[in-house]
Amino acid sequence: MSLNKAKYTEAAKEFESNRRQLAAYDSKGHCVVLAGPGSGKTKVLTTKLARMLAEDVKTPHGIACITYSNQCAKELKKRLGALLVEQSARVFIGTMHSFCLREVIMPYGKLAGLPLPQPLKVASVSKQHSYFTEAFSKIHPDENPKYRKTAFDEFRRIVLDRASADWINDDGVAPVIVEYERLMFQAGEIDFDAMSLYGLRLIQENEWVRKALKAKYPILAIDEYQDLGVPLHDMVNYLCIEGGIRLFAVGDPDQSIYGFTGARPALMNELADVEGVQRVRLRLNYRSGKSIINASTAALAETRDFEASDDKEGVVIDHKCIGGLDEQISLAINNLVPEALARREGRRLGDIGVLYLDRHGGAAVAHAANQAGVEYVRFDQGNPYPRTPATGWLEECASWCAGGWRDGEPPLSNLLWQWRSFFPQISKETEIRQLRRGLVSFLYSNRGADTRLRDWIKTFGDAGLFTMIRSEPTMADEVESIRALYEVCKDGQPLAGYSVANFGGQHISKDRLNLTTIHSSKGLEYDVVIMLGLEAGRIPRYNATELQIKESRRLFYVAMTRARHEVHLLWSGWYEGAGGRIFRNGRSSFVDEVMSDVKD
Ligand SMILES: Nc1ncnc2c1ncn2[C@@H]1O[C@H](COP(=O)(O)OP(=O)(O)OP(=O)(O)O)[C@@H](O)[C@H]1O
Repeated sequence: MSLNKAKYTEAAKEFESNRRQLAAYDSKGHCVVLAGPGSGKTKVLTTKLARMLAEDVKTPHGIACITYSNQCAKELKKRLGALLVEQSARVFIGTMHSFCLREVIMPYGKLAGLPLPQPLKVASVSKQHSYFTEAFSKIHPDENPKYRKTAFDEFRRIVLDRASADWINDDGVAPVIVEYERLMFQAGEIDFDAMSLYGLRLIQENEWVRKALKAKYPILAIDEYQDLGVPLHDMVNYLCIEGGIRLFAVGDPDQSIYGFTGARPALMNELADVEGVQRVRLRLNYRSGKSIINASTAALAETRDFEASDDKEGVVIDHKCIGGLDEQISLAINNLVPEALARREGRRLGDIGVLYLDRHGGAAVAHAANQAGVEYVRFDQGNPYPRTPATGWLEECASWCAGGWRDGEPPLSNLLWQWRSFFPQISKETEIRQLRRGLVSFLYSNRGADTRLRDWIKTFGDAGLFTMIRSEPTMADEVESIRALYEVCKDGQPLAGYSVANFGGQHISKDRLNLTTIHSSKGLEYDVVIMLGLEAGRIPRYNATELQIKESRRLFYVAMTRARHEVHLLWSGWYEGAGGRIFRNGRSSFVDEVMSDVKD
């Protein structure tokens, strides 16, 4: 038996005590796994992927696995790495955008006559904002574009048929979208949403594209299906339900928290109801204690039949802090964290997550952690540098240089594969060899944990590697993220004192407290979850619609269900709004509901 087969067979042994997990693992055709938090969706997906790659798909064919975000893709790669599945041309793991760009638009767009600029350049986030502002101001000169970007994005992601009445009758956003795309394409660029839309269009309109994709990837796997929205759902219909590519999808409609990006929780149930699709529902929660499962379901305000897989009880406690958010943060950092560490032997900072509503909350928590000398890793947009595939990959390179090279963690082959995947337009063997040589030489010559991060990144540039990234038109956003990283390493900036080891530690965070917005905590798990800022008016938001309240419930639910043993809910009954105005609406009604369940 190969080493890799031994690994996934070993991992699958745990499914023997759960017939539903086993059914998904043994499935032969389309399979959709709908399941609650901690039920082993990711475990089933990764183990099944390893098995399908070894048993069902022969080289050179492979499997494409699409997930919601770069962070989710990174987690999947990590878990597949543990099953000895190396990254290679046979495995695509990435977001919907990168699948559409790299696997559909770039190889087939020109052949299919798609009216896109060549070579294709990806518009950076700042460019996208400036095209939007210019387009909006042209169509609606008397309105402020600032508050309309969300509606613009949502409409563009949901109304895909531009011949439909919804599109034709809309004179608010639709003309702005047309103008925005004109400006962007005129500059020779494409953005993330256009990647999905054009990828879908190519698949929809060309049978030969569907056939070519099926030949390369006879299996399509999807993680976090509930968050992926209408374009992906349509794509799955064309490729799998109609086109015959085998589907393996996992997700949880109760964890759908990206309605503002066009996600629709009902789509997943719709998919599972399609004839010929095997629907598997997992009921056991392997993560959380009983009271956490029950209390989190109370926040959802729906009946669910999830059960704990063992006897652990778990605790849910609320803490009133009359002094506002600052007092909550102080209680969390100076009391709850050290007490949680002391309560269980072997517990480390990385086992605790502090969750807040937005990046402003994150900035305040990070400040308090700095003052208390607590090391942390931040997962939200407020991180000092953008978390993109390139900066994540640099963290892994740093981890390798700081000592990982000794025991192959992370494996050099994965670093090389990721590096190679940054250059989809390079296909000549000599150029690929040059790419690999450049990286290997940089990594080997820069082994050492104590080098200053700033110097290490400078050497990366001096070795010509940054120039290579800059020369790749699809990497414009990544170029910005690496520049931003370099900026924050300068004197007086947040990472000025960082060494290669510190930076590499962002990739493995066992001894750092996890700071994250609730949104970014998706898919993660901690022993202890500390939730801050749970005030009425903030969660759910003041004046929220019925749909928004439902999504806020799911957000609260996602946060609570990250915990294995303890959930701490912190509130003050008041909060400071924009412009320093104080709102005294009491604590979030979700805390009331949860705590009344705990007391019952
Ligand atoms: N059959 C099993 N036996 C023992 N442990 C299991 C089993 N299945 C899953 N687990 C463990 O349960 C935990 C949760 O699994 P996993 O992260 O795959 O769940 P999930 O459904 O993806 O969670 P979420 O949707 O909340 O992110 C993991 O620690 C995993 O190893």
